[in-house]
Amino acid sequence: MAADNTMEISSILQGGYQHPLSRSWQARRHLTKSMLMYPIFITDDPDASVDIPSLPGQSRWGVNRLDEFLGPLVKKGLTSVILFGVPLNCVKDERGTPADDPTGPVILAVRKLRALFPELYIACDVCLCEYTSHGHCGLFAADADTPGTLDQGPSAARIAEVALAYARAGAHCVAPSDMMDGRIRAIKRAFIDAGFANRCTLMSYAAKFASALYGPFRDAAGSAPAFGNRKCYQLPPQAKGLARRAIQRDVAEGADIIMVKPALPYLDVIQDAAQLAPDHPLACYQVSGEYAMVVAGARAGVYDLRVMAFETVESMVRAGCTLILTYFTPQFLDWLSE
Ligand SMILES: NCc1[nH]cc(CCC(=O)O)c1CC(=O)O
Ligand SMILES: [Zn+2]
Ligand SMILES: [Zn+2]
Repeated sequence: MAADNTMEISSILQGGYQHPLSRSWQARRHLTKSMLMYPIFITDDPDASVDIPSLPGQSRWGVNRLDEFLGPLVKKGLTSVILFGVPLNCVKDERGTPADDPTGPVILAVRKLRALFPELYIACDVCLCEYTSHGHCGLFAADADTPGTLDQGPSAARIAEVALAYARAGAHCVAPSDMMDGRIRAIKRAFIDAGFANRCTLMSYAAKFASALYGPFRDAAGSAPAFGNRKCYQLPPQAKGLARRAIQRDVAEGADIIMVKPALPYLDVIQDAAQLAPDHPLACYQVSGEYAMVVAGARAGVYDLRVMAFETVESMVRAGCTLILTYFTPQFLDWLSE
């Protein structure tokens, strides 16, 4: 006789899926290697391989070291990277002139990676903050009444110039992270006019929030603003409506991929984006501070690193992402091979 006959048929839920395989069928979509894009830092010392203390396990690499750095990862199934330039020896100015210097680290790295790994998909972050003397992502209006006012039109035009230079160098994708209004339209226009609209994908950091989680990245890239903050161009964390509008605007302006950033604190925005742009690939960026947080928690004994890394990234997949930018990519390539 069963001990408990009061259980209703409709009460049984998870009990019906006791086998691990049947539990795995609960996922609508599974994390695969091709959903991972690895953010990498390229510096202008060609032989560099320098650890980044705030991002444990990550380094700044020179172009001559890319073969040894990425070769083993490509063998394990790495399909895409996104490049961030870390110029340490250049002269920064108001316009971010070094951003599209043909001898700068990003352009050299794109050419090198195309030659080394013909199958690897190469995206370039496009921004000015790593290259401007003031460390901001756009250009300032010289004649504005309020000092520190960004010049919208010229900023978007300059970003488009840099994006086109990366596309010409061979980037498969450009990803403007500056958050200047109108830059998606400006880049798309420039690509069409130069015959690059069918050669280079435009991934918009559409809903990028002014977050406390970018600290380790700014440290790694040397891109902290010299004064002020980025709150007037990145979205306020509470701004659900503005995020929805930014996603729709960037779709209308010609973005090929929509991104939400950071990822874990903004799963509702990812879900909104999946609903607003259901026919676009949807990316999210598990940013430097999210990565550092997961690593720090594991080191403090709060959880197992691998279990937590999967839980965070699978939450992003569940919310609707098809592409995840994450510093955990090398570890996932191992874990997904087991
Ligand atoms: N345009 C700068 C930029 N591009 C990517 C990141 C953050 C990435 C990360 O934290 O991993 C940032 C930081 C910022 O806006 O200050
Ligand atoms: Zn920037
Ligand atoms: Zn950026």
